[in-house]
Amino acid sequence: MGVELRGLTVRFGSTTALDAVDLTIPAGTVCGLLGRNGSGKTTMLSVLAAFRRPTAGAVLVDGEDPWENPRVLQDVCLVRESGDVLADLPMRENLAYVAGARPRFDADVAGALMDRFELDPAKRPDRLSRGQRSAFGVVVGLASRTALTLLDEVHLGMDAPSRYAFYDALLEEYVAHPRTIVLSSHLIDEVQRLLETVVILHRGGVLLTEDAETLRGRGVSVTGPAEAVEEFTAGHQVLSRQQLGRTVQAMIHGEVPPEAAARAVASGLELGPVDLQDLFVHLTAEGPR
Ligand SMILES: Nc1ncnc2c1ncn2[C@@H]1O[C@H](COP(=O)(O)OP(=O)(O)OP(=O)(O)O)[C@@H](O)[C@H]1O
Repeated sequence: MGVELRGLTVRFGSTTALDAVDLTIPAGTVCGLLGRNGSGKTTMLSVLAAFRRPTAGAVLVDGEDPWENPRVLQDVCLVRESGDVLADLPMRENLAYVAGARPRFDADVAGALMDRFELDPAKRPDRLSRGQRSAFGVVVGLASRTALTLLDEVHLGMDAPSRYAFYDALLEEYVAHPRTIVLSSHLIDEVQRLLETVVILHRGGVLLTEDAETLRGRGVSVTGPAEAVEEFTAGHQVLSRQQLGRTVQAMIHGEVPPEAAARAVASGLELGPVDLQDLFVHLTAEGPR
């Protein structure tokens, strides 16, 4: 299921959370929805899942308005960090409920993920730790196998090993059963390897939408002896710089002509793609709202 937003506006009283947003998310992609606090990510995902009606504009999921649309909504799953499950029912019953609502739900996948995250199906979500509740949200989101899966900061409470298990599970599931997955996250360093397309929201608008490879091509990382790196980066906009002993790694914004890149490599410097997090900080840096 692809997504198309045309002039999407959502207001909360005097606050405009989304301001005339036009956006296309193609079907069958893992899309990273990035943005600073309050940029409108949760609002956008809530509208896509028909949890909320827009103030103005059009939302099309698989070509149709999702609002009160059973055909579309049975194949759309939004999981938020809060879990979106029945907190006072054992997880086993929660999964049975989800299975009844989601035609593509896969009980074997759910069972395997429950084991992977060491979740006891007899336990109720309101008796779990924060990270375990997040992990259960991941189980519901991935095992539902919906054509549009919206994961809103779902991994925020999970510890590092659980988050990496989540990333692996997401990729395995996506490869086995391609679908459209929109993942909102502040952990850009960690999730960047999963993303095929990136949407950056900023102050209620789309700052950019690009495929991840093109975005990484908007800058270069250069690593090597301090003096050589300083010489190479002179005249470029440096996004970040880290030094370990005499070795420096710097991220620069902008393209490097092929001849300059070849000279740098010949002189012993290592060039690579820019770090998405540094680029994000640079593109959205205007101070707090
Ligand atoms: N129910 C609400 N009532 C009033 N204002 C709201 C409501 N929900 C969101 N907002 C406002 O809308 C804007 C966008 O909020 P939203 O939750 O979509 O941002 P976000 O990008 O998900 O942020 P974060 O990264 O902090 O979770 C913010 O200014 C927020 O204060």
